[in-house]
Amino acid sequence: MLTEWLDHGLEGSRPATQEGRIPGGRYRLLTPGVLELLPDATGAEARASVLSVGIHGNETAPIELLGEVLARLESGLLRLGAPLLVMLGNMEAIRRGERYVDTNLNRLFRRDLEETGDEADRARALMAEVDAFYGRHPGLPPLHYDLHTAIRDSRFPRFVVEPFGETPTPQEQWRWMAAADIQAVLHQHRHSWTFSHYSKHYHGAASFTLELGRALPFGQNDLAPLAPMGCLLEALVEGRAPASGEPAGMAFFRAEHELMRRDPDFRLCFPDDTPNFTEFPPGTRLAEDASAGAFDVGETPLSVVFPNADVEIGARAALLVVPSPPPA
Ligand SMILES: O=C(O)CCC(=O)N[C@@H](CCC(=O)O)C(=O)O
Ligand SMILES: [Zn+2]
Repeated sequence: MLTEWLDHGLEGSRPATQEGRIPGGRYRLLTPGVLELLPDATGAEARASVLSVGIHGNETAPIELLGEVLARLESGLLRLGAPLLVMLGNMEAIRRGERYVDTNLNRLFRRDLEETGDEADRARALMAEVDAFYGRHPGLPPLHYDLHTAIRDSRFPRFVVEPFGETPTPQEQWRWMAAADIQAVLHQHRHSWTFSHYSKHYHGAASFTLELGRALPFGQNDLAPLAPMGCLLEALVEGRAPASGEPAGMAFFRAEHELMRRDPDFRLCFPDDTPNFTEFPPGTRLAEDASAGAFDVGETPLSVVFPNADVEIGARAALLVVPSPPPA
């Protein structure tokens, strides 16, 4: 049934059964593409975990990875030991194999959202489900992993974005990420209104955007490098302590500047296939924008992450980052 839920979500059809039993607990379909799993008993290390995939429709590896974890649960190889909210993000974009339909869903997660349209409606529905889920499980630490893949190659193929926020990230998260073979951590320097930011900002959740390799169509993903991440997800499902690794093995960065596209006449001054975390020396011209002018690297070298000249006007065209010390 759980894996059928994924198929139904992707097909846009409603499954015949909306709730039922799974090993260690039960499931119920809350709204299209959103499933709650409720354990009979919570494990000693249980978190109230939100696992979201497909916020961008062309990012398929996380959908396949989560599908495998749910299949292992359903077949009895895993036993549910923690409440989980499993969410398919932009279902129409997933069906089309596109990043988004009208606008980037992952910029719409704010309670004062005024935008209209399908993506804004989906953001409101997902926010409401997250609010209700954390409200139903107040005794457990809230956690949210929003799983993505990146458009470009990366010097660090698997990395996480730590959203900006008041709540410090629990140290254990760095140990879990290291064991899950995450290679780099990027700390955001300001509010970003992404889905992971939503759970941290409004609920104090331990929350990340996880970039798990490069975006490819369904069936073309190599899930082998994601096996350690699969183990972390399985520990969350079972409510037990995930494996612990050495955070010093990861590279830490903080965002220094967001390069925004202000004008239709905008270009990035480096090749399209430049990998994430490529560093540019002082004086390098990075962008030219007919309204905002040129952007040159100042005295400190800057590395570029998520470069995309093709974003909507007013949207982020790249994050510019610098190395930072590991969190104390
Ligand atoms: O590879 C890219 O250019 C985009 C990959 C992606 O979708 N990244 C997320 C990051 C969200 C965050 O900053 O936490 C996004 O742009 O929404
Ligand atoms: Zn994405």
